[in-house]
Amino acid sequence: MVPKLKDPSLLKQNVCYVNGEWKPAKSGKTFKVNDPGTGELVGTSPEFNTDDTEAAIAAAAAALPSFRSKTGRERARMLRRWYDEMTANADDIATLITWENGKPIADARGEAAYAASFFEWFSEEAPRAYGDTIPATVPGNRVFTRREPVGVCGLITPWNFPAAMITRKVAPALAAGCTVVCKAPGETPFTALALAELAHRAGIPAGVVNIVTAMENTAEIGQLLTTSETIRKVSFTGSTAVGKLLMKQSADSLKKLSLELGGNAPFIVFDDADLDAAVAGAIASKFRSSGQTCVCANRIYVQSGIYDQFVEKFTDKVKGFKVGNGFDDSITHGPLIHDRAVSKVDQHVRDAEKKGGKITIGGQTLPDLGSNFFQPTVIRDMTPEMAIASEETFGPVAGLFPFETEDEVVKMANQADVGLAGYFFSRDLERVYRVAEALDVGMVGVNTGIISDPASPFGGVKHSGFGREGSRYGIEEYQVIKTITLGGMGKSLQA
Ligand SMILES: NC(=O)c1ccc[n+]([C@@H]2O[C@H](COP(=O)([O-])OP(=O)(O)OC[C@H]3O[C@@H](n4cnc5c(N)ncnc54)[C@H](O)[C@@H]3O)[C@@H](O)[C@H]2O)c1
Ligand SMILES: O=CCCC(=O)O
Repeated sequence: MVPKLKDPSLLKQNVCYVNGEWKPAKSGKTFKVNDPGTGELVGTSPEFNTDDTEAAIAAAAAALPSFRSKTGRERARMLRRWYDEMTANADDIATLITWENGKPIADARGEAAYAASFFEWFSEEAPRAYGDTIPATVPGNRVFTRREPVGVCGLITPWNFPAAMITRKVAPALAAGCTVVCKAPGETPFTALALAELAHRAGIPAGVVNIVTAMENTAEIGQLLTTSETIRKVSFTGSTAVGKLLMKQSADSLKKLSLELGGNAPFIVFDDADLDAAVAGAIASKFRSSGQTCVCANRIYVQSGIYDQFVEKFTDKVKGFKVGNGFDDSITHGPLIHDRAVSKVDQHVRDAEKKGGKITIGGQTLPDLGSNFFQPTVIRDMTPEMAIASEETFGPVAGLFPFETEDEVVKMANQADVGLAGYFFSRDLERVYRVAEALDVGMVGVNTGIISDPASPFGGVKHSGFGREGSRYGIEEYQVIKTITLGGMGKSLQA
């Protein structure tokens, strides 16, 4: 099935966006992008190599002096125009997201709005890059600071939010006055390239935003972005393993880094919770994008007094899901991104089953729908020895672990080497403070399963990385503080 775009010129095949122009790979090589729902070809995109990417870096470097010297207000207006373009073309952006990522079209519409919201948010932050006036210790000195753009940035993003993971990086970078080279994910390049077309229409100057694509050459482009002396900052969203590699590669050029890496979110339901709200929150957190978000609940801990009731209500909700092609309006959940994702999910389910977990619903692939589908699955009687207890599944499997006490569950929650999001449901105010403060994660959702908001700082601790995106802190990742000390000041006025 070939979905229709209202504006077909948003589908850019075989060209990347470099220095304000559409360019093929110099080698002429392309790679195929397939619809994860049907397996059919969506299109082909350029296989950029280091040579092609060097040209994008050079364009970003050439554009930097003039772009950084614009006022914050001027950059704000550009971001606002990009926001307006995205809003006007939101249906097409959503279509591209569903086509290449597979998520249900309603979710894709949600993502298009979420992605655009970062342009709106950072258009409002751009004019407010305040420095400080600092009372000096040295007599006669006057000290103040400026927030300056860090320089050319290399951005590397994943396929699970083909639009939002890009805008959450590009918007603060531009607001700060940086120029960027963004390596779009090989699985979902077309949404990224459509965003570039909208940047062009919004009048973002040539060279400020460059979008390159690659599949096979991904690692060599990563190596270039992290070792180039022209690039002063790298921001990456993806797995912890790749984040660590990029950090090692960045060491020699001492880059500023932001790493938004994997999660393994605990979701705790205490006996005193509003049970129906907790079930709804866990469903929303666990099954968003079929479990393929870094903040999805991965380990659901339920206190013993309400465990059986929770399992029953939770399983009942999952019974209401309908899995299928993302363009079918009646479905609630789409495919996984590729067959490797399906086999990881399958391994986690089989491992839990072998170690005594009981499947209350699902548990199997859905070959009749295609090779990338897995049934939304619930497993009860989970134990800490099972793989799901320590590894992110990144798929539609809810493992329900029973627990007895607050101390015990907080210890289990904090045992993970990662710490991105954590959630819990409770109506006891003292416990709310105690547990929120005790969880070793970057973000805590209390009595809610959804925490994503352009106004909220997004990021992790431990092996989930560092840096914060969105919020008033997001722009700081793309700024450096310059201190200016004026000597010989403060002489008194002559009479
Ligand atoms: N913390 C967050 O905000 C966040 C958001 C989304 C996904 N994630 C994490 O990402 C993972 C899922 O995505 P994935 O499996 O595709 O991750 P991944 O790390 O394999 O890939 C992510 C991106 O990095 C690129 N990449 C891979 N190897 C690279 C290399 N050597 N050099 C440069 N780029 C490289 C990929 O092409 C892709 O675009 C999960 O662990 C998930 O938790 C984290
Ligand atoms: O998967 C990572 C990002 C998810 C989000 O921003 O809510």
